[in-house]
Amino acid sequence: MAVIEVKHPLVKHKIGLMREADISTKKFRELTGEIARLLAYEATADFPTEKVTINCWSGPAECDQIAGKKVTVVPILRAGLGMLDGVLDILPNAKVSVVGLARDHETLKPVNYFDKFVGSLEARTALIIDPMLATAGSMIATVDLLKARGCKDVRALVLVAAPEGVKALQEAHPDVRCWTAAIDSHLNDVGYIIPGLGDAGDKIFGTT
Ligand SMILES: O=P(O)(O)OC[C@H]1O[C@H](OP(=O)(O)OP(=O)(O)O)[C@H](O)[C@@H]1O
Ligand SMILES: O=c1cc[nH]c(=O)[nH]1
Ligand SMILES: [Mg+2]
Repeated sequence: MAVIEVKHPLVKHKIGLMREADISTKKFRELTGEIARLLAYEATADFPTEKVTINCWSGPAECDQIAGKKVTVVPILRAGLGMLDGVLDILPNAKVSVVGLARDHETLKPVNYFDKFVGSLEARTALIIDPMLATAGSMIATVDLLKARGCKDVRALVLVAAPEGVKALQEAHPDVRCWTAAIDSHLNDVGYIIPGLGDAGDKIFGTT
């Protein structure tokens, strides 16, 4: 299954709180960060470890350490920035690549206005972050950019996914795994997820 709905009670509780219509910018941001952290925890569960000897207070001890995994976190501007601090909390050595995409309100197609990638993408796991997977146009375009630069291990974290976006991402990139806090009902006729969160970028940045 390329899109994995995380069923952990903490994730379910927090995504429910985010749906409150009158939620403040502060609360929306806080919950975005908290869920991002939990999704990153799930998405890194298969990272390989190796035994290393640590000089412990009681003498040498065999400990598990992440084995040479290089990561780039890839926020999709703007809304993906809201998840960045949460992910970096648990992956503090990750490098950050940035992709700027905005959906054209008429066509719903993503327009690329910025990108800046770190080096050695062929050796890195990419963790794309964006709160919303609606049509999946923005996510598919970002995966295309990463793969074109040699990235072979691409993963994604989103807060809410629409079934239409799940299907489109699976068809375009069946090798990409995407962790989501919820798979919602459908897209409305202007491409918003129902019930969804509304406009995640506006809620994180306080714009209207
Ligand atoms: O799956 P899609 O149909 O591509 O839609 C999802 C995209 O739309 C939103 O960004 P938006 O274009 O509103 O930009 P913003 O983050 O600057 O608000 C959201 O953050 C995703 O990037
Ligand atoms: O529901 C949606 C769809 C796209 N972008 C959002 O911010 N929300
Ligand atoms: Mg927006």
